[in-house]
Amino acid sequence: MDFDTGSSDFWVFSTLLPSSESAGHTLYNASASKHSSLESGETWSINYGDGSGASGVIYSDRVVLAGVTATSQAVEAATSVSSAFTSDTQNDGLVGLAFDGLNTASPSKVPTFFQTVQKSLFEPVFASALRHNAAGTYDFGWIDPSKYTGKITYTPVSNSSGYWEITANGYAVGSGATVSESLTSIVDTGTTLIYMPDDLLNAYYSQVNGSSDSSDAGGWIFPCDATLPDISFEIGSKEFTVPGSYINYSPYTDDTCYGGMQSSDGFPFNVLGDVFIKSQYIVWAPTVPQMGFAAP
Ligand SMILES: CC[C@H](C)[C@H](NC(=O)[C@H](C)NC(=O)[C@@H](CCSC)NC[C@@H](N)Cc1ccccc1)C(=O)O
Repeated sequence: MDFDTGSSDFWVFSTLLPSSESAGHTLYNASASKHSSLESGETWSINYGDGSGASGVIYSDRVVLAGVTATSQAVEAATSVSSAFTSDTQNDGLVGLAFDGLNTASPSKVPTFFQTVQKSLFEPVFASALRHNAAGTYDFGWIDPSKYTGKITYTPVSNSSGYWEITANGYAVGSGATVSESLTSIVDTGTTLIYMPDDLLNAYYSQVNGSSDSSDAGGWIFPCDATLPDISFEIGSKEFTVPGSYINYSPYTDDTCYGGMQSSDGFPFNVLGDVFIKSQYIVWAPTVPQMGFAAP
């Protein structure tokens, strides 16, 4: 399952899909499930920023995730998924971890898995410890002191749009001075890269010899052996740094590589995706709402 703080639908591939769309996936079969019952009249249909999407019907069922049991959880069963989901055989559904506003169930919204279980948890929080080039973890219901160093710095979250939205007050490239700029950003575990305004990107990639904003590649590329500066975001009164190595995202040709930070031009907000999230231990506290950051 793809744990996604950028959306609020808990949906799964199901036996209701045509086999052309479900090939290669593990399927939820409501009729074979002991505790399932159809939420008659309820449907869902979601679109994502990358143009992908899915839709279907809704059952309530007993769900166990990460050792946490939801005795009656709204399970959004897909009857249609876009080709990007069909071909991503690593995922058999999404666990939306954002707020009510983004849930697409109709005529009545349904709670996310976390909303269903949060009152039963030791603490109504979850934490992400994603890692660069290594497996990561999510903690549900507690903060794991073994996963971070120093103290956790909290910053307020604006959830009126349904996202985990924070405002960074500036950025610094490498060891350079902090540039003051209000960067309204969503923190989204379901988005791979960082998406920031063009002025920040120009300030960053101008420090990378041989970099260019390539229309062929659809973004900034650079020689794979380039030295990439760190990028720091000022959140609250603290700087949170993404190591430059994280910005070397993937090979584009045999000697150029594609950047892990690209343009948010045309997006309704900036996005702090996994490239940023992997540099921190993050505590997600929806009942406040606030987010906490600490060095892993
Ligand atoms: C602005 C993006 C669309 C159009 C907007 N939808 C959203 O914001 C949805 C809830 N969230 C998303 O599309 C994005 C956040 C906005 S990015 C511009 N996060 C979730 C996404 N990464 C999930 C995903 C995971 C793996 C593969 C694909 C997609 C809408 O419905 O209005």
